[in-house]
Amino acid sequence: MISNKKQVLFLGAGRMAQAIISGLINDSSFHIMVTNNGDEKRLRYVQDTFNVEVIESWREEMESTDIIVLALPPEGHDSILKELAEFVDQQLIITVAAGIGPAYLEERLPNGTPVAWVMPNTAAQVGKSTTLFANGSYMTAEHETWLQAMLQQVGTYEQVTEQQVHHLTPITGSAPAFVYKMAESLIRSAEESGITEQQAQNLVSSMLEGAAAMLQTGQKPSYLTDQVATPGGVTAAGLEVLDESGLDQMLQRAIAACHERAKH
Ligand SMILES: NC(=O)C1=CN([C@@H]2O[C@H](COP(=O)(O)OP(=O)(O)OC[C@H]3O[C@@H](n4cnc5c(N)ncnc54)[C@H](O)[C@@H]3O)[C@@H](O)[C@H]2O)C=CC1
Ligand SMILES: O=C(O)[C@@H]1CCC=N1
Repeated sequence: MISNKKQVLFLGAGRMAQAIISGLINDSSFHIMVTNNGDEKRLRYVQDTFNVEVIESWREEMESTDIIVLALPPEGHDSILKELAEFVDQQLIITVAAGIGPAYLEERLPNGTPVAWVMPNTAAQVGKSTTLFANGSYMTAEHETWLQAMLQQVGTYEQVTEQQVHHLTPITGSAPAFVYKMAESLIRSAEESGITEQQAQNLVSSMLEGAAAMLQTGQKPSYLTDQVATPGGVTAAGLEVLDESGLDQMLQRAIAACHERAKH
């Protein structure tokens, strides 16, 4: 029986592949296949967790594949694209790798291959990724429809330019880790009050949710900061320490370090 489902093949079965698959399985118009470079234990885990098809050799599946998602490290792209170039025949090639834009893909694939660069974050796991994407030159309206149907399953998404995905990767892709670092410190401090680790984590995540909701009203962060800091009050004392310690400069340096690492 011929299936009308779009056949999506993931090359790479790690954290990002799993985060995307966890959303994608909710759309029955996709059939999901997964493989990697030999980590069978992980493939079995993905198969058992998400009930997707694990395949041994992607080359044999190419003919029936509509969409390929490269969810492997940026360093692995060069060699995999070399191989893919021999087999690819109008499949939509998507990468989620930092620093690997449409220009990089198009340079290494046959002329006319539809490609897209997608930059999600791990909140895809809970359908809350803030995903940016940039299309290559050969995407048709149909490819656009497939891509957006996929992205819809993992959160919100926005099309930007290739250059903007480069620039914004540390902000939407990496910065969740910066926030988790801050959360870790706040949770540790909260636990010193005698509450449990779970209570502390609940308090901190609820506080972050409230702060995010305030930002979403459109009020400026500097205004919101002022609203919290009663003149001469306790928050002001804490903010002075953060300013003296150079929090702003530290974050800008962290972002610059991400950009540097993303260069290939
Ligand atoms: N973890 C994150 O928050 C985000 C990751 N990304 C991108 O996702 C990609 C994967 O990152 P993670 O999932 O975090 O890494 P990971 O280490 O968890 O997973 C990498 C996967 O790629 C597989 N792999 C490596 N070389 C391969 C090859 N030649 N052929 C097939 N499979 C191969 C590994 O076996 C593993 O399954 C990276 O390019 C990263 O830039 C993008 C946005 C966010
Ligand atoms: O750390 C990384 O390289 C990936 C890209 C953005 C988030 N995680």
